[in-house]
Amino acid sequence: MDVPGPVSRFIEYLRIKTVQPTPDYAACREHLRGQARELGLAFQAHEYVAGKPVVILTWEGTEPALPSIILNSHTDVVPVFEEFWSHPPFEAARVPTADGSDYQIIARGAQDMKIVGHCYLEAIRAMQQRGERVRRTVHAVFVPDEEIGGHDGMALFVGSPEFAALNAGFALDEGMANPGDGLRVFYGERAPCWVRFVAHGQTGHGSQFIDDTAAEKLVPIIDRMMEFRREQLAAFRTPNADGSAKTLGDVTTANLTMLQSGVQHNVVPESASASVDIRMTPSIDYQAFRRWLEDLAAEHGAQAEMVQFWEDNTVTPTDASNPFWPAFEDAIAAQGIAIVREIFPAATDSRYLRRAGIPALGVTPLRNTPILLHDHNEYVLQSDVLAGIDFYTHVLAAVANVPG
Ligand SMILES: CSCC[C@H](NC(C)=O)C(=O)O
Ligand SMILES: [Zn+2]
Ligand SMILES: [Zn+2]
Repeated sequence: MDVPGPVSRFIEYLRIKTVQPTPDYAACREHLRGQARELGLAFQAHEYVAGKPVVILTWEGTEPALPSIILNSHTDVVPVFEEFWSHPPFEAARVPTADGSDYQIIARGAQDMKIVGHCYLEAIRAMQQRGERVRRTVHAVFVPDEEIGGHDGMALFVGSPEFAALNAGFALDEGMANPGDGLRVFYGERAPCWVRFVAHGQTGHGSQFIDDTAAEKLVPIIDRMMEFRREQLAAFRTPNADGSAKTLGDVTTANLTMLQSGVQHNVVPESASASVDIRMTPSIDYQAFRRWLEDLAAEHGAQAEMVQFWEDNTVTPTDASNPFWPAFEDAIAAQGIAIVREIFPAATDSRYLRRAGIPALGVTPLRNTPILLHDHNEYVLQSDVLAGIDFYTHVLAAVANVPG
């Protein structure tokens, strides 16, 4: 059977090896340039760090003075453990499902998040083919390096004159697949607090009772962090007042991810450190939490170094105070899809947009789908690609037609 055009273009995009730590951004930029040419969209590529292009494809609206719609996606993908894949992760194999009714498209980036960026462009294509226009100008923005924090990508782009020139009013970005039936819509995200507790102490022979060692200072800090983790886990397992289950976004998680110390088995180490990946739920006071960590360290004669600390807890309103929300919500409801509103558990580039004052929603139109981002054998169904294109035509017709 012939491969439908939108699917073969998706496969083409997936085959570009934009894999960290050495993404082929040049090939990706050229692929997008080709798409812009086919669709008659204006094309821009800006490098805020050499070799890391931010690419913008612009579909002008009938009322271009209105604040625009940003359709954001990142072009990079995370590394693979190729030996665990059933098919080469950058071949984007199209494999019939067991019952023969569909195809799996198996590739790194299939879910995270090339399907989203691709569907944006195909939705514009489908609308153009039907002769449709929208009021607001739509910018499909393709950014580098989201997977490593966005510091050389979205972080710099939002502060640039080119971003200001987009006159952005509302943005869509990535979400996550849902194994259940609803569409997960992320209106905020937890803030990363990557803290490294460092302790220094007396050294000496490992056979002695040495006073004031680095380990003695660090261990009670780790104990307290583990206790905090248990408290938050208990909160996570406690249903909300309305009986609904909590999601990760509702609590603060803490995981001990690195421990470093020691030079030799019989030498008491001079220093010891523990790195904790903490994700703060937006409802807590971030600065008070930071002080608590610093006080905890000081109480035990150690220091708390903030490797990353995101200080902004802006969430996007999901009520009529945000004029794009009712349009978005109605467009989803009209497709017979239920919305599940959530705080994203990890960090995406949406945090830069929200901090810059742009309301942003994180959506990946994959329902009844296993969550395979960053996993082996990441795939999407061909039917999900086609449905995703249709989904964005409805969403665009709504949000890009919100009157001024
Ligand atoms: C703080 S930069 C790291 C960004 C990364 N984002 C995702 C989506 O995995 C994370 O949350 O760990
Ligand atoms: Zn992603
Ligand atoms: Zn990712």
